[in-house]
Amino acid sequence: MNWGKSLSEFREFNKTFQIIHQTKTTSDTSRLFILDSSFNPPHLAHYSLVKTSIDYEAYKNDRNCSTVLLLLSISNADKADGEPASLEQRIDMIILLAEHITKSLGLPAAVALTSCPKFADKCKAIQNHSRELALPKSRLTFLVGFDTIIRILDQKYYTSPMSVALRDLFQDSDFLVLTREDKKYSIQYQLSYVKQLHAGSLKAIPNDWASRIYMVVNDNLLEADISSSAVRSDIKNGKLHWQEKTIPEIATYIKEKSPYIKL
Ligand SMILES: Nc1ncnc2c1ncn2[C@@H]1O[C@H](COP(=O)(O)OP(=O)(O)OP(=O)(O)O)[C@@H](O)[C@H]1O
Ligand SMILES: NC(=O)c1ccc[n+]([C@@H]2O[C@H](COP(=O)(O)O)[C@@H](O)[C@H]2O)c1
Repeated sequence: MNWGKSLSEFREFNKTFQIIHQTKTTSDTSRLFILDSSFNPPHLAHYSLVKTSIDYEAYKNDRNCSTVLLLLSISNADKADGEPASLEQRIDMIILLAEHITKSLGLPAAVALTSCPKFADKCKAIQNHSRELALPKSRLTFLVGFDTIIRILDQKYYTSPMSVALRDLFQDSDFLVLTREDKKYSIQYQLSYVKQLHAGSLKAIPNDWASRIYMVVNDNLLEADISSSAVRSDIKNGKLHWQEKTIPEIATYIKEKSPYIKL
């Protein structure tokens, strides 16, 4: 499908959120699992965030009424987005991930665009479109890696105090956080950060926010170490093992369309 027209309309009308694909429609969602990313490309750790969340104890009662939302963020809070693949190709790949999620995990999956870089605004934008997602009774769960939760909870992104800037976000949603290999933060640091969070020792973060942040350690070292930039770099450098870092449908797409050029 040619996504150029949808993307130019999205930009021209200054939209903040738009659903562009649903694997199957649903009339009753009690929990929406949201994975926000630039999906450049989607990879196994993205899939793992979804799988971890639906198996997670706190969400078990919602298992049969959950929907996954794959949210393509077309602007980023930290970086300009000049790198391939094109947004059109990324949408193709996200749809392959959505179909894979529905096939393997049985949940409906929707794909949407957002122009909001920050999670507080993404949350509002989604709620404003709750009818299209059959959301009236649902709660929102954002699926993020450790590097993302730590930035959501960083005052530098906000002009008002965090207690104000993030109040609605934490009132309406919770967070499933997966550890990841990170040059800056050791797994030990990630665990101790969340421990301090739950003990109430991080001053700027109220206890009821902390109680909405669930952390899962990813024991799968291959997944914990994956990033989209590493996949792109492996492809450019001719390292074949990039194929093990994404789902087979996306590996086939990348081989056929060469969005990252050297194969
Ligand atoms: N290996 C991973 N383990 C846990 N979470 C991850 C992993 N890779 C990505 N995520 C999380 O998935 C979400 C979307 O990730 P994003 O696509 O920005 O990450 P990325 O793979 O690091 O991309 P890039 O390398 O292009 O910066 C973020 O919340 C990020 O923390
Ligand atoms: N304070 C925030 O809400 C905040 C901070 C940093 C990144 N983000 C967002 O997190 C997502 C992932 O960002 P990266 O691709 O930089 O890991 C993007 O949508 C980005 O805009 C949000």
